[in-house]
Amino acid sequence: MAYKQSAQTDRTGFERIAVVGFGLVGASFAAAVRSVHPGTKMLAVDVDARTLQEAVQRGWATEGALPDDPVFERFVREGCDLVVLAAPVDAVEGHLKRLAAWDFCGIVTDTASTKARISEAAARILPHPEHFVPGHPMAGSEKNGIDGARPDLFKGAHWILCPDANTPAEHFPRLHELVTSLGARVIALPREDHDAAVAVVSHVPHIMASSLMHLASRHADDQQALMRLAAGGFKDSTRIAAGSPELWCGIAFDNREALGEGLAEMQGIIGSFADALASDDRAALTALLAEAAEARRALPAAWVPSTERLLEVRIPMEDRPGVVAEVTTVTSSAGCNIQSIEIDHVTEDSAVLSLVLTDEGDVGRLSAQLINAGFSVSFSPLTAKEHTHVA
Ligand SMILES: NC(=O)c1ccc[n+]([C@@H]2O[C@H](COP(=O)([O-])OP(=O)(O)OC[C@H]3O[C@@H](n4cnc5c(N)ncnc54)[C@H](O)[C@@H]3O)[C@@H](O)[C@H]2O)c1
Ligand SMILES: O=C(O)C(=O)CC1(C(=O)O)C=CC(O)C=C1
Repeated sequence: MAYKQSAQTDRTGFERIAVVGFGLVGASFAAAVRSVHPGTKMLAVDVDARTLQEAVQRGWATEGALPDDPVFERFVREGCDLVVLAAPVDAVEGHLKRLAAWDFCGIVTDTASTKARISEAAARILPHPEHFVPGHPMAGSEKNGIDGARPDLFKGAHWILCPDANTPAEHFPRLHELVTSLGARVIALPREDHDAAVAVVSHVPHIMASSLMHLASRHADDQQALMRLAAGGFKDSTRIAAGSPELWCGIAFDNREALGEGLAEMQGIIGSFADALASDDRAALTALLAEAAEARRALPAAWVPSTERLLEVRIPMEDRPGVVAEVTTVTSSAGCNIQSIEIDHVTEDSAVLSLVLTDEGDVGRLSAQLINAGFSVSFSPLTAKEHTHVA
């Protein structure tokens, strides 16, 4: 049974972490880990020597290594328990090959903005592909490199994790604990659903921001003062257009299908606005604007539960693989937020998956879906005080 291999691990996290690609995301992650868990040995791996120097000087890494430096191989072979691949999407495959050559048996995760190609590459290359749990923090900035990094980048952000049926049961709880300790909230998503979802909320918006800059830049050629007229609305809508063109080109091509579909849909939506204007249809234009305004106003500035009430969900783990992935993805799809997750080992052969949920989402739907999927579930209210794991 998958969950039997879970020797009682140190739930405070990982002792030796290698972060490969020490730029905005990798360095921010390392900085956050070192600030919350200062004892963590952190190896920074990057192609840029200045970045490595800076990483150690700032105390965000305990050591730095270029990818070909034997220090990297030694660190991985000598008890590294987590490798985080945070390089640009096109650079990740080479590092998977390195890890495979070194027969790395610890957990591997990543931060890439797309998941299909990287998951396929990990399945093809790694000798233990089940130890790869794809990840994607939904936070970032238009800045690049270690100079844009900050330890609080992930506070309040969502962090996608994509376990699947082969993921060993303890991997998700361990990564969940680490990521939530940095102030992020985990969303479990099937890796095959990831790229289409983020195309809509991240990749299409990036191209739209870029397109807005093109529109304004074209007109600014004739009207010198135009950019000085750009106020909050324009700036809010275009900040991300300043991001690295190389990074975004890699992301766009990696997700070309879903991005292409999203852009085609966007053209249709813009067309509806243009049609309403052309046909002098004020009611249609108002309706389009009203629908968007209602949806935007419902988007919270920060996702916080409305009360401090917590709900404990206990699910006996049957001898069936993939229970953790199945339960956590159903929970996230019902809009519920898992504050903590543990596997309680009742006997040598039996365990109970225990989730603590915050007061969010559709618990009725969650309960029905879990019962339909054949789980026997018990729910019990909990106060924050009773829940000792709350940070
Ligand atoms: N920028 C964002 O807002 C954002 C947000 C979430 C996830 N991501 C994803 O995280 C990853 C990193 O993005 P970023 O914004 O930190 O980029 P970045 O450009 O800030 O950092 C990338 C770092 O990787 C290094 N690098 C390049 N090639 C390398 C190689 N072969 N081996 C090791 N290091 C290498 C670079 O020197 C740089 O320090 C990407 O996959 C990106 O899609 C980005
Ligand atoms: O710049 C920001 O504020 C971001 O959140 C960056 C952002 C996004 O816009 O969706 C960019 C790429 C990702 O993979 C995740 C987050």
